[in-house]
Amino acid sequence: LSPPSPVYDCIVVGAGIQGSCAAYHLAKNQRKTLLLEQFVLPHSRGSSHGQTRIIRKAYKEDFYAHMMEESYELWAQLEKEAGVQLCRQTGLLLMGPETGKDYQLMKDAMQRNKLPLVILNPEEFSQHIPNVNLTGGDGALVDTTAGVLYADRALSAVQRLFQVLGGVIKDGQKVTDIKPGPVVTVTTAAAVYQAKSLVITVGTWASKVLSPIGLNLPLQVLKINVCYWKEKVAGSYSVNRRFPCFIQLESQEASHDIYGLPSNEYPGLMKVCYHTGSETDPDDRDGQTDRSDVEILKRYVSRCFPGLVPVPAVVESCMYTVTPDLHFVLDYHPAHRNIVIGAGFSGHGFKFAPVVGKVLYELTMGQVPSHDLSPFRIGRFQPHAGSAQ
Ligand SMILES: Cc1cc2nc3c(=O)[nH]c(=O)nc-3n(C[C@H](O)[C@H](O)[C@H](O)COP(=O)(O)OP(=O)(O)OC[C@H]3O[C@@H](n4cnc5c(N)ncnc54)[C@H](O)[C@@H]3O)c2cc1C
Ligand SMILES: O=C(O)[C@@H]1CCCCN1
Repeated sequence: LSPPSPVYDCIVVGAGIQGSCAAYHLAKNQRKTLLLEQFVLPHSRGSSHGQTRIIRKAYKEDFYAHMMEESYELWAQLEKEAGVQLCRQTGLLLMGPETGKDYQLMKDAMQRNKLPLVILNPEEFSQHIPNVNLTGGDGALVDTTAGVLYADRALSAVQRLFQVLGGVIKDGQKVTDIKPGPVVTVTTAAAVYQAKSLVITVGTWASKVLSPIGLNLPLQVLKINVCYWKEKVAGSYSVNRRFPCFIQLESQEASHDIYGLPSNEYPGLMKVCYHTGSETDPDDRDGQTDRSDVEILKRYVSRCFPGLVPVPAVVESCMYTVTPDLHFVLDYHPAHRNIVIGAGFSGHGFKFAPVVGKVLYELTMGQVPSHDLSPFRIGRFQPHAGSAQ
């Protein structure tokens, strides 16, 4: 007979970047924590895989800019603890119609929050960034604090630190049943576990995990085609030359943003993607074969990035979990205060993970969270449900 499993202080379900960071904060605060993951780690079937993500403070909402102040500090601390470089400063080039709403809101917010930014007029732009064509009527500014986050490296570093702090990871164990109660019971094919509190950070699987425990959130799962484009002259858009990340707002070609990161993980290939995709079931991601976004990107790349071959050389897959307002879900389960949810990161959550992990930890402890979580409440979708504060 195997010995009974201990009652953990907390079980975290889902070992993507959000769950791993929550588990790290729990272990750092002496909580006996189990992190459960359905796949064998590392894997590329969710939202946290791949080499790179953008980190930036440029946001039109002040609450994100404020969270990023702390997030930068926590990333630096993680770098120190893990002894690996996780961020590389390149700057973020923001382009968009000068009179457009989004460009103005972003610029205003950066000025209001006194973030270091450089505004480039068209002459300065072609002088400093000769291999990008700025669209007539577009403004351009650079968030100089921004850069590249090494995503895969960050995920494994956080998981390693969690284990060093005494945390337990069990991968290849899909959670198939959750029984709420003062002690929560969690079942996988391999075992039954118990904990005083539960954190659910299951990415695109959120609806599948939450609806059996009575919570239906308006989440949409999108498959993103992650496209890499060959440099005509190798290295011309390279991170080594400090070519910046970029976001293009309201381009002629697209109804959603287009964004890119300098060539880095595949030398000679720059990542340029469309900030939306087609709806999919996370368990059948590869069954979604729509490539209409790639056609949009081809037209944009050929017009604005003349130094790239306008046909993607590599296409990989990733998924977004999108909320109606594109803001995250960070809250208690409305009926069970010892179940805490982190979901709906809407394609921009990686850079916040250390802060998200911290506030999810604070919620499990019943502490007042160190950031205002009102934009992230479940009650915004369900006006009569309870909420975090
Ligand atoms: C193409 C792309 C580009 C992006 N660019 C940026 C960017 O530039 N900057 C930025 O900040 N963010 C960016 N993001 C967003 C960011 O990557 C995500 O917000 C973040 O990775 C979400 O992490 P997560 O932990 O919520 O989800 P996931 O990484 O998917 O983790 C959830 C985990 O839960 C596991 N799981 C699910 N169900 C179960 C179950 N029943 N039992 C056990 N385990 C389960 C899954 O297998 C998975 O490992 C991008 C995302 C994509 C796809
Ligand atoms: O989170 C980010 O910074 C990027 C912006 C562009 C779209 C993908 N996510």
